[in-house]
Amino acid sequence: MNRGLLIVLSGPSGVGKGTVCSALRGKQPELIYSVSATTRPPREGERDGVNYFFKSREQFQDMIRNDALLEYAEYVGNFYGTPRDFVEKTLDEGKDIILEIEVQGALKVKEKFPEGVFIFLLPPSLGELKQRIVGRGTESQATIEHRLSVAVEEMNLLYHYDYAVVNDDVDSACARIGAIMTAEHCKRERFLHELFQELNDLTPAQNARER
Ligand SMILES: Nc1ncnc2c1ncn2[C@@H]1O[C@H](COP(=O)(O)OP(=O)(O)OP(=O)(O)O)[C@@H](O)[C@H]1O
Ligand SMILES: Nc1nc2c(ncn2[C@@H]2O[C@H](COP(=O)(O)O)[C@@H](O)[C@H]2O)c(=O)[nH]1
Repeated sequence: MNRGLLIVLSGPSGVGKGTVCSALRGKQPELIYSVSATTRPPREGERDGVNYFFKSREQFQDMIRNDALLEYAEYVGNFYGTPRDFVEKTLDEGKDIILEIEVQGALKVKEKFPEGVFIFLLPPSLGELKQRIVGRGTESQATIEHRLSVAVEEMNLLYHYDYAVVNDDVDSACARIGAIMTAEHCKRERFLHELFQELNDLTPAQNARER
């Protein structure tokens, strides 16, 4: 059995990671979502264990001490982290898992899982990015400004990623991510590795005879 794909979807605040991720899961119900832990208080409608595991700072520090997080980062005054065991277990079961996380955390995942698929979601423009954060209406003016300034720094790290996908339209962005996943699955087909191994094992003389 092939190991599942570890897909990391990252990008600046408000670009639409959450929106695209949930649309993608709607189209690909077999895709597993990694629920993060955070010290951020829940927004209206958010549920513990569904959107996030909501933790106190002490509980989050315990998770760090117990090495329970694959990565974590402090982002605009709160901590966010990816529970490690769930990711490992899902990959071992041969299932694909998607992490929707900010850029510092994504780079830490890349150190541990260079074979992951790292996708950076881009806004069609900076003006549209601002519109989206403001339009969501979940943050104070100060937090919006902070998130926007971090967004510009985050976009400078785009070159660490395998793919850039523009979120101009949610369905189009999902289709592009779906195409990336299909291509990555094709590259990792076990039989291809076995075939390459067999070809490598043939000596030049054997190669000549086979021809
Ligand atoms: N393609 C799109 N066109 C127009 N609006 C969009 C598009 N994608 C997302 N949005 C809107 O932009 C806002 C921000 O989206 P979302 O919350 O998914 O962003 P995010 O990247 O997950 O943000 P954060 O990192 O802050 O959690 C939402 O109001 C969402 O409805
Ligand atoms: N490094 C990590 N970043 C994460 C994780 N889970 C979510 N996030 C990112 O944090 C910001 C803010 O999220 P919000 O829900 O407060 O708007 C956003 O970029 C998320 O993608 C995580 O486990 N690790």
